[in-house]
Amino acid sequence: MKSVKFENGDEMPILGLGTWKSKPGEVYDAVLHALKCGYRHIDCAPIYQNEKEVGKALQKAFKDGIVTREEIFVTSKLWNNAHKKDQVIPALEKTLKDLKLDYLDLYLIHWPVAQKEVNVSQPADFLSPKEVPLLETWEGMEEAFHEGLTLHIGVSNFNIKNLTEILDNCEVMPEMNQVELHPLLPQNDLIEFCHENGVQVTAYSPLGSTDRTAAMKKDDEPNLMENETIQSIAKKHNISPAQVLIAWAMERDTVVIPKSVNEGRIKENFESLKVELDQVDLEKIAKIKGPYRFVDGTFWTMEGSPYKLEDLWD
Ligand SMILES: NC(=O)C1=CN([C@@H]2O[C@H](COP(=O)(O)OP(=O)(O)OC[C@H]3O[C@@H](n4cnc5c(N)ncnc54)[C@H](OP(=O)(O)O)[C@@H]3O)[C@@H](O)[C@H]2O)C=CC1
Ligand SMILES: O=C1CO[C@H](CO)[C@@H](O)[C@@H]1O
Repeated sequence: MKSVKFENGDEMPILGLGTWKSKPGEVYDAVLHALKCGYRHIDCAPIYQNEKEVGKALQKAFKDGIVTREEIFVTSKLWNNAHKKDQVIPALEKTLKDLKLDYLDLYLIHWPVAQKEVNVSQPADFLSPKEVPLLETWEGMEEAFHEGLTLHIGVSNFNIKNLTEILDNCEVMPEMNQVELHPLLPQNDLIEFCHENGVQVTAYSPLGSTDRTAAMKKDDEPNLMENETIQSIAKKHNISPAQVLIAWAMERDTVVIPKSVNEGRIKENFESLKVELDQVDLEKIAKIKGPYRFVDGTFWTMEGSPYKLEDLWD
């Protein structure tokens, strides 16, 4: 499979399976089916509350000889409630226990936002950047890397300023920034900055994250897969709109992690690897009017929060 390369020559498969919103009862089959289809990369996080089921599916795949541990690439993420330096390794160990793995391929700081160690998915109980600086969390990530618990470390939802803070002061470089990317939010400057600094980029919500709960959506949210330009390019190549969006992400040398729990769509998305968009397609996509951010981060910036929206995004 096409891949992106890290500084040490390790490769990361350019296409992976997303698992946010994949229910525990569905994600087991989704992961197994994806691995049988040829996927070799799974994107996870403890906040998705399904890592135990992902772990069971991985065990089954190893047992049945579908893949070996070395053949797959598994990413997970440090949640906001474990940003203190001494909380990072225990959080990673819990994820490894749930995924039933000895090591991760990639571990990311999920958000540049710290919360107290309470039962979170609530946007509350924040710790300010003064109380827990990003660099403190990064030092915990470096420790996890040195202990061999993860082969690579990186960040997610980081803007250029946050990344610079780490890049200028770190001992081990962040090798990945996972951010929202699609034609309505191409983030060209951020990608250029990352690539110039040896940081690979992963595109999340590449299909427009249509299955988010109503509470997470604005009333006038656009539907990316129904976009006229995307639909016309799909028609021209006799492929689906989702395949256009996934191929577009890979064309830009960004890793892409579409989520699906549907067998047919998991296969369809995998087949995007064969799609070749031409220059005319790319120019048309570049003209799609944005920006629109689906996962907009407003939940971290409500009244009383030390985090402000203008500090979160470039
Ligand atoms: N780091 C971060 O902060 C974030 C990371 N992520 C990661 O990125 C992944 C992908 O993003 P996500 O927000 O889930 O959304 P996506 O943009 O991947 O969209 C998922 C939706 O698209 C549907 N879908 C999938 N394939 C097709 C297809 N071929 N045709 C039509 N519909 C399709 C899915 O339905 P169905 O399952 O029924 O097929 C689901 O409703 C996440 O799952 C997660 O792993 C996402 C958000 C934030
Ligand atoms: O990856 C993600 C999906 O789930 C979280 C919410 O529960 C988001 O905050 C995050 O960006």
